[in-house]
Amino acid sequence: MASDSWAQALTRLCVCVYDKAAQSLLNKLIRSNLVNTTNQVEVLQRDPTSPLYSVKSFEELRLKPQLLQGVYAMGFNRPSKIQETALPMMLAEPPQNLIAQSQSGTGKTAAFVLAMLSHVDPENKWPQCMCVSPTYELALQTGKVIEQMGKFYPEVQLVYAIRGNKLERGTKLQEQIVIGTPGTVLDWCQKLKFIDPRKIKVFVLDEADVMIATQGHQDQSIRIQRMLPKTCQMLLFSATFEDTVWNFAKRIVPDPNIIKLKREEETLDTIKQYYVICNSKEEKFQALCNIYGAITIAQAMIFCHTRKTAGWLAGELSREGHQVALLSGEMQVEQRAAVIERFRDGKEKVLVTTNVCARGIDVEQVSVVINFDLPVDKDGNPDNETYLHRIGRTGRFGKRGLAINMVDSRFSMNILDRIQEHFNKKIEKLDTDDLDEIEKIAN
Ligand SMILES: Nc1ncnc2c1ncn2[C@@H]1O[C@H](COP(=O)(O)OP(=O)(O)OP(=O)(O)O)[C@@H](O)[C@H]1O
Repeated sequence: MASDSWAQALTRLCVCVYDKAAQSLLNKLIRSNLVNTTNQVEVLQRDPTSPLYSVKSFEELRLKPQLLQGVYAMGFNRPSKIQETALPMMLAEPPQNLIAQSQSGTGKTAAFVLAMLSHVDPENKWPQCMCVSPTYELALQTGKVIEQMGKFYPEVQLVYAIRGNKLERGTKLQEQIVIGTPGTVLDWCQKLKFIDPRKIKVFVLDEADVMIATQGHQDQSIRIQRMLPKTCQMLLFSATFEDTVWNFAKRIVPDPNIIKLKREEETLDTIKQYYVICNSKEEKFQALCNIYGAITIAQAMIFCHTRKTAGWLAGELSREGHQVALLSGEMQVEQRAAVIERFRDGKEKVLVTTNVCARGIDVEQVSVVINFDLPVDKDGNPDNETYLHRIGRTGRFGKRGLAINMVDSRFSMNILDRIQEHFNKKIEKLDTDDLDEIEKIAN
């Protein structure tokens, strides 16, 4: 029995770790722009008496012309919120250490890539900048950004320290930038000696929150950091900043400057919420058809509790002539990204998904969210946070959103009541047999 529950706990842990890295990768794959934010950055300087520099243009940074060209070729016109303060700190002389936290998509990767490329001396044919990422796939994504931004700077070369990249014993790397996962980077420095860690000038630890969720990565990262010279610039990035991440960050980055960008608050204020009473999933489907018959819905996201329901519903909707995209648990991250991309491009108008699949992804233009099943946690209690996250995405940046909840039992009615109570916001009843009533909600 004991070993059984231990195995179960381990499986849960693996799923959770995979989930974090997978979510992060998914966001990178589907993101083509900066995330819109109106929040201010919070800056804590190591030396509070020194003036705080922030830049409004890339020119002000006095970048090498090849790099400025690379930045513009990527379509960046001006630094993002986090880049405005992070870049001057990272490019300062003498180099400054930095811990930066901001949600995914706010320009962290682009910032540290620019810092690494700026600090490289292309004449020196040995590793000078090192970046560790939690997974092979995430390392590849960062590598791609380095390649894009360094497109006009071909003297600077990049090597991937990832499992599977086997080099001959005795190799001395000539590439100036190393990007990899902690285990392989550690081996390349310590056991195989492909890299001389004492020559590293910039050390980046990316996705610290994902990193510490993986067994062993924390220790390996600290061991790498211990081999670097005192003068090496240490930079750490994270999307979230709970205590565990903070404690780890302090061990990796001595005397840090700290930059934080608050997450955009999700709110239910601009969203009209309704519920519909049904008796079965077939009735819920009929109610959905009635809604579609009465109002024009540009794009909708429909959330189901299980993969099975999501698959069934997607099939029924397709038969009704809707163009449906289905996000399903068994899909690879790349497949999920492709589905989301098609939906974002408007190729499909309805996205049916389970909550697990959709966690953490942003599709901003959705105007209608339908909870085909209400979100509950594993103990059967209302999952308020998920509710807010699902619904909160519809009414962003001043747009008005519409949320419709399907109730099919006393149990789900109770969940709905508790959600209502939690947010202290009324969810109105909607009769989907009454076309006039449905039409009204669209106004
Ligand atoms: N200054 C900028 N102007 C315009 N676009 C930018 C700028 N900086 C970054 N981007 C783009 O915005 C998107 C998000 O940037 P980036 O990947 O650097 O963010 P991030 O905070 O590292 O997020 P993640 O951790 O999810 O990768 C990318 O498509 C990137 O090319």
